[in-house]
Amino acid sequence: MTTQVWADVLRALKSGMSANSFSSWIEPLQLKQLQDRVATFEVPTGFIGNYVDQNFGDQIIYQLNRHSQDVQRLRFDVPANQSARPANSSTKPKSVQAADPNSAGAPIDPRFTFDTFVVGKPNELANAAARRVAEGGPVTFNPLFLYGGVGLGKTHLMHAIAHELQERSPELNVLYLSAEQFMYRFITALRERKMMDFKSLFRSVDVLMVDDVQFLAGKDSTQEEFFHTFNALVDARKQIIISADRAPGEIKELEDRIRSRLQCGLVVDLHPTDYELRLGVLQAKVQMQQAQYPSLEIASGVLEFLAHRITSNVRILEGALTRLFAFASLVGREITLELTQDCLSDVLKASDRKVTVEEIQRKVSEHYNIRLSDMIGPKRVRSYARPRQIAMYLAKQMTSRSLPEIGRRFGGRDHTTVMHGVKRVEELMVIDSQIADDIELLRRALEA
Ligand SMILES: Nc1ncnc2c1ncn2[C@@H]1O[C@H](COP(=O)(O)OP(=O)(O)OP(=O)(O)O)[C@@H](O)[C@H]1O
Repeated sequence: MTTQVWADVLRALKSGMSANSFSSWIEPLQLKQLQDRVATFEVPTGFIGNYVDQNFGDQIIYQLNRHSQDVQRLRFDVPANQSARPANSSTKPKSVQAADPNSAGAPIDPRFTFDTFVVGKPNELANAAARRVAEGGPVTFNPLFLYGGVGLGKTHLMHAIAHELQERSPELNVLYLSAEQFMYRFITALRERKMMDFKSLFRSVDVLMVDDVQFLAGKDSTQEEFFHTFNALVDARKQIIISADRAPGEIKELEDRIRSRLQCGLVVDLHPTDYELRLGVLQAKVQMQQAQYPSLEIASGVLEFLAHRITSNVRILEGALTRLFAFASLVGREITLELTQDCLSDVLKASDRKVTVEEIQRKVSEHYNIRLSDMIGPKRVRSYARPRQIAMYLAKQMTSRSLPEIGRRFGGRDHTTVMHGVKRVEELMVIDSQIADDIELLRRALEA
């Protein structure tokens, strides 16, 4: 396999996992050989090998096969002299590079500052809380718990806090790492009988930031250690900042005492982006891209189009723009709407919001205040039949399901029943403005 193919596989893997997972687990892998359908990697420790195999093995095999490499199994070898390597060996994941708290965590991305963070309604509270913590001074809320969906800027804000704190008070020990790295360090300390070092390292920080804390779910002993670290720091009035993809109360398999600890500071969420924020982000990122490609012109309307169409998250939006600029510079053309649609057709397609029949049934039954079971069930009274027909109509309009498939989801009804329902709603919409309004309302709610 060529280096190029492996680089492509790495790129594909990177796009499917968090940046932290990629840098902690995938980057340390060195592909050594591909033989008899077995891909052999060299890894710094057996632990990394096992962990990668269990957690990312399927993804790696899948991507290798997608890139035309016939691989069925992975093997992880630790070089014979590796176990004697010092802890700051450069092939180890970033999280274990040194014992000094300032360099013990993951690196801080220089691009993630408050200056480059675009603020809008969905993230203004999170931004304000992060800025407050970054000012330093007496700890007012502990921990600051930031949560929100993938790619909405949690890591960006944490890094921005770290930058700001380091600028204002360079003497502070600020430690940023992912929950996964915390676990990795903890297990390594246990195995190497260095728990005292571990404890003293984590208790010597002034500000501890742990990203993606939902990763601790179900990891009992790591949770236990995290709890002790947390308490020791709070008692010493040190600031803790945590991020997760959901609210503390929604993280399953987390001990209650940890959950309640996480909730006792300030919990703020980053809401999904709205159109204005997406447009703002795009405008800011265009300026950065134009610094790299000064001769590239972007036609008016393109950014608005992207902000409308790519609603998933900022990371995807950012990636789309980078790709657009790279493509336009390659073909030496202005970025027009047409070129955008051409170059980003896959992203645009993937971003089309997919509504399911079940979501439609739920929304419609809520709207008409009937039980879901009555919507699907056999009763034919008008108060159930009409919402049922409306749900069928929306399912036909908003999903790619066929009439028989829709019928099956409505309690095993025949496709002719669905067809009749859809027709009836079409007729009613013309003569009954209330029904037309209801449908428009439901459609918008489902698209949101
Ligand atoms: N409001 C924003 N302004 C500018 N850039 C942003 C904003 N929100 C997110 N980004 C950018 O989007 C990308 C993804 O953000 P980030 O890694 O912080 O997301 P996250 O919420 O931590 O996601 P994950 O759950 O995957 O870790 C980063 O490049 C970040 O700079």
